[in-house]
Amino acid sequence: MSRIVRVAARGEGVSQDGRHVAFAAPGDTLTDAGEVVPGPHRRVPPCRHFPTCGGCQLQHLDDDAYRAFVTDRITSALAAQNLSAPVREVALSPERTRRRATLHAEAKGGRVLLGFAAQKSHAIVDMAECHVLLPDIFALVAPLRGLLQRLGLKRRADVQVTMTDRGADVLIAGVAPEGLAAAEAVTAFAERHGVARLSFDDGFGPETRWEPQPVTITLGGTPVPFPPGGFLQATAEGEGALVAAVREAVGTPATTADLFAGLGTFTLALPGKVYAAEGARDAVISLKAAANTGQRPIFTEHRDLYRRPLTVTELDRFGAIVLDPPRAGARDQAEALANSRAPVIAYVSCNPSSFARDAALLVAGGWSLDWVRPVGQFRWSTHVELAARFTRPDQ
Ligand SMILES: C[S@@+](CC[C@H](N)C(=O)[O-])C[C@H]1O[C@@H](n2cnc3c(N)ncnc32)[C@H](O)[C@@H]1O
Repeated sequence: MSRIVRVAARGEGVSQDGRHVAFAAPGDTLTDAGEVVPGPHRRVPPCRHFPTCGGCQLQHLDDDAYRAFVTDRITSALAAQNLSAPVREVALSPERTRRRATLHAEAKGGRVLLGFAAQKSHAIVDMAECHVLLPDIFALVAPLRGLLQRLGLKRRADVQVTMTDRGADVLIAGVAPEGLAAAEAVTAFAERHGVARLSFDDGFGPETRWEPQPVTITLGGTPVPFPPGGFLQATAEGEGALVAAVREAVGTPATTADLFAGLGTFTLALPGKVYAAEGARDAVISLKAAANTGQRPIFTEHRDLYRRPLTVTELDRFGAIVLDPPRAGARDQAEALANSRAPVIAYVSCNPSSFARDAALLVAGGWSLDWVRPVGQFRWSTHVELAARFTRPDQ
């Protein structure tokens, strides 16, 4: 007999004697024959698609065990780099609050299947319910199936849905409406379901077929033109927790650099002057337009921060640095930051491992990791996010 003591990065339970068991929760008991006896942190998964659907890996955990998993992902990634830090309470997004998702579609046996991909597979789980998506996004699933059917879907398509100020922004890649009947089907679908924008990408970039009013997303109180399929933090609650952590971390500097700025989630929420660097041209154009309209002191730069990270001299001009890189992290930028004299860094990450690797570079350069705020905006998945503050004890 051995107790399940933690959940590993990929979601299996790990017993005291080191065995990995799928769908075991901390507190379960693993018998010598390999059977799992449920313990106090096991709960009945709410969704009929669990565990087939790849959208969730951990619906069998209660919230306490899920929060512990999120925290443990961060502390163990730090420990692997010989680092530790005070880890705050997890900001866990509620059920049914995910405001962006990419679903997959394919035609099979005369029907269109639409949903998330299955765990570790390309097969599509035809979504009949979902406990993570916003109800208004889920409500579009059946009508989208009908639309794809009418468009004569042949190959696999991806459907990206994002909730904006004006309603759902839908971007369909892999099929294009051809002919009058298809065009009419598109308009009828969009009108009937109150879609804010409907675009198609058949390999040559998004082409918008329906957008009665310009689509925006409000960030830091400023409406930002939202490019089709643009990046947004996964839930409004997650965005709120990350923004609050970043604001607390940086305080009130006169000038801040926001690196990997996207549409300006942090740029537009920061006080003082902000320099925003971002690699996606459409995001930079949107942020610049929003800053102009809102008369905000924001300077944008379209810059590839992997090829051309800010130099130490550039970094030293700012009173604070915010960075929020993609999953790969920002090794080269962290190397320059390690040698910079900027007073504070707020590092937002969607990958505890690359964060810990970059944190080790900063700590080796004399920075101290003051705290980490875990953010679970992909509820029940193994995807963990965080915001952290670094300061220089010698300053
Ligand atoms: C995790 S998102 C964060 C966006 C923004 N901070 C937010 O919270 O909405 C990462 C951003 O990095 C940008 N990015 C990816 N590779 C980049 C690169 N090489 N140089 C600059 N920006 C890049 C992406 O376009 C994306 O906007």
